[in-house]
Amino acid sequence: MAAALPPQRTVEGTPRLSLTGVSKRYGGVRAIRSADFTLMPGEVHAVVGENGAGKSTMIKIIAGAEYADTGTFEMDGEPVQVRSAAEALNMGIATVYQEAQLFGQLTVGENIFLGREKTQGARIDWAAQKKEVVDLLAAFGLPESFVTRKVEELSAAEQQQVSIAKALAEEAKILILDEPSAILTDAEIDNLFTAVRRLAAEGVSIIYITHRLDELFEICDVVTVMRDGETLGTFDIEHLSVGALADLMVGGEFAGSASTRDADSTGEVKLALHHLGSGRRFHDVSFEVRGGEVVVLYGLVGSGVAEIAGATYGMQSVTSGSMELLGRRFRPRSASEAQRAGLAMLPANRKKEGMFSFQPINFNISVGSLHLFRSLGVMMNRAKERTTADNLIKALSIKTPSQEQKISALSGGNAQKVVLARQLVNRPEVLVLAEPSQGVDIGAKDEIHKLIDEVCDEGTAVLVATSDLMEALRIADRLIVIRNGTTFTEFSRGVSQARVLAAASGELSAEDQAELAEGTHS
Ligand SMILES: Nc1ncnc2c1ncn2[C@@H]1O[C@H](COP(=O)(O)OP(=O)(O)OP(=O)(O)O)[C@@H](O)[C@H]1O
Repeated sequence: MAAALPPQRTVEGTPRLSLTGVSKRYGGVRAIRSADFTLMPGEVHAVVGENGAGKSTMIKIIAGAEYADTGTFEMDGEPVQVRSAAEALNMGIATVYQEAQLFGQLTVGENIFLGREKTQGARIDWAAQKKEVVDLLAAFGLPESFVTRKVEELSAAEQQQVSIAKALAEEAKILILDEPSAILTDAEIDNLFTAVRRLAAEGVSIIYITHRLDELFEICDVVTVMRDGETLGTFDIEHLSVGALADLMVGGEFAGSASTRDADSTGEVKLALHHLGSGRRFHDVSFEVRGGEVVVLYGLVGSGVAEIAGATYGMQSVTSGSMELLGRRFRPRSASEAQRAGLAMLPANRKKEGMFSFQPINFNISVGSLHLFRSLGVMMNRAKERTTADNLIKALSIKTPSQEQKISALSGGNAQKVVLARQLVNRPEVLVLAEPSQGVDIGAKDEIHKLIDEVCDEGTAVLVATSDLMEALRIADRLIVIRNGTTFTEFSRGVSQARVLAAASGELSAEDQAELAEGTHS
């Protein structure tokens, strides 16, 4: 049943930005059709929609990275045309994409002032620059020493914070944040929100794209919902709830599912880590994953979670300890070596490690398990490949006109679902997933969680590294908290959010301390 629309928000005064009747085609695909969007000064404005709804396309048009086929564009009441990203920046429109657009070889300070260095006479005024950068970084809780650190040495989360600091230094009037929280954990999200609130109070308008619907209620004033390339409307956040917003996005009633799987802790051990270490990244990490269980590693950014998962699929070097896969010694030096030994994976950096961008979807799904499709010697069984691809496209609701579509033409979330689909073709013995639902919409996230339950029910041992606490709580049979590069504590299904968060930031609740002392910790 179609959800009734809540009242549209009303505007008073001149909008900072207004788009009317904007459309954009990519060949036969109508990415946006007749979209309207009004942004007021000093507001935090969310844009939400399912994967492929047209959010990125609209944002690229505003940021000058794409040119609209039709529509008008006004800034502060004046008609304008934005023909390039540089033009947008000159007009005060700054964009922080998910992948930081910084120069890795330069320091944080140099990146922030690149192209508009502060000078005193003919010289760069390093002291004045440094002071400004230190103040900006402090707003994110980052230390002064960052000013002289090379950007390539920072984590993805820290690089993103530097990108926002750079936008602040450029005195942006409009700041576009494209899924800023996707790579952040809760403590860093708090810092992000503080910075966003400060900017909004200074009159900067913020466009905030996210799939984490719950966070909108903390940080946004209004939300524009997109569906199938159209803007459904802009609503005051106070008239909505997460459920109502999800219904608006999907155009019906969204029913999330809770896990009904019984944890099976009696299966055989399929993956074991013994005192594993990797230089200063992590040390003394020991745990086992049995067939039929989902073990989740959760920790704040910098805790070592991503690196530990990376070591299991050969993307992170191991300097001490050992691993066993299916009872055999296991020390992969590359992802392909890990795969040959029987481990399927969804790596964290999917753009670099996971996709064959210029190949069609069906190739990207079948490439991991070509042997399944070889019916006669080296011949591919195309019919089987097509059926498998069709089934997975349906199961994961991948939005695409056909399975021949190149993966580079899909929206970010849909491309990610293709990479996941590849791992599920050949029910693996051990599956390692890094941030499995990052960037996908709420419906697809639910599908992905159900698929994890399913593969697990069939006896697969699943290891998940995630920074999304709700995801961790939803899927984990055992939840291992990683802190300062090592296992801090472990919880079983049903643990509260507060206990896990406290553990991740280095505290144990009185209840947990008592249980640990008695050796009954669960
Ligand atoms: N370069 C391109 N070539 C062909 N089609 C494209 C291209 N870029 C986007 N599209 C299509 O336009 C539609 C809208 O994509 P867009 O990336 O704007 O969605 P989105 O709402 O940002 O999705 P997500 O949440 O997955 O990032 C999708 O169907 C997508 O496949």
